[in-house]
Amino acid sequence: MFVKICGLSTPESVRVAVEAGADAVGFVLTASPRAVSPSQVSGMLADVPAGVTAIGVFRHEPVADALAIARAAGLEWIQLHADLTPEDVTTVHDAGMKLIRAVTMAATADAFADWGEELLLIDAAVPGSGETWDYASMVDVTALQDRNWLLAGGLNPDNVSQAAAAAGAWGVDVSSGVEVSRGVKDLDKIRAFVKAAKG
Ligand SMILES: O=C(O)c1ccccc1NCC(=O)[C@H](O)[C@H](O)COP(=O)(O)O
Repeated sequence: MFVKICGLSTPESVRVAVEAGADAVGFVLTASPRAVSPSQVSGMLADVPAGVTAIGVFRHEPVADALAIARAAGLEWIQLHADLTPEDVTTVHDAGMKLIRAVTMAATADAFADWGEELLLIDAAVPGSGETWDYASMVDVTALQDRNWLLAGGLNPDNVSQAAAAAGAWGVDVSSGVEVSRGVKDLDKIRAFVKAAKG
């Protein structure tokens, strides 16, 4: 089970996520209580070893702006929560970056198709909101069969194992479910989440 811990904003939380066994860490570079600056991300990358993927998260920014901000932060991966087209995937790749394309669980069947992104992420209606949804509704989506995709939205240490199994997900992504309060990570919950997801 691939595990991404998102919305990290302190070196200590990055270290704990890495030590716990997270496969990816996410930094929110768009308007959010979890927002960090490109220079803060650059500093935190010192705690991200090779083999752990560091990802810049964006919402409605134009793709070119997201790429420029991510590059300034020293990142090679971006996660875009926006209405994208297959051409946007090409734009990201032409810039030498890798892409997590985020869609909501209510997306059309076409949006679930493989557009050539490195990973698809299927999230609640509002990203980073902590809202749960009907994860099992994904298990019969034909476009997701035999694909590497991430489940997100309302996951926490107590529900992640069952949710991932119900959805048939290859990996999971969490932010709210490992926080004390919005934007403040709970280090023990990060450890518990990774353990439960990988257990
Ligand atoms: O975290 C944010 O505030 C945020 C804002 C804008 C776009 C994306 C954002 N976060 C994305 C994530 O943290 C994860 O991909 C996922 O949505 C986490 O959901 P949850 O565990 O329900 O917080």
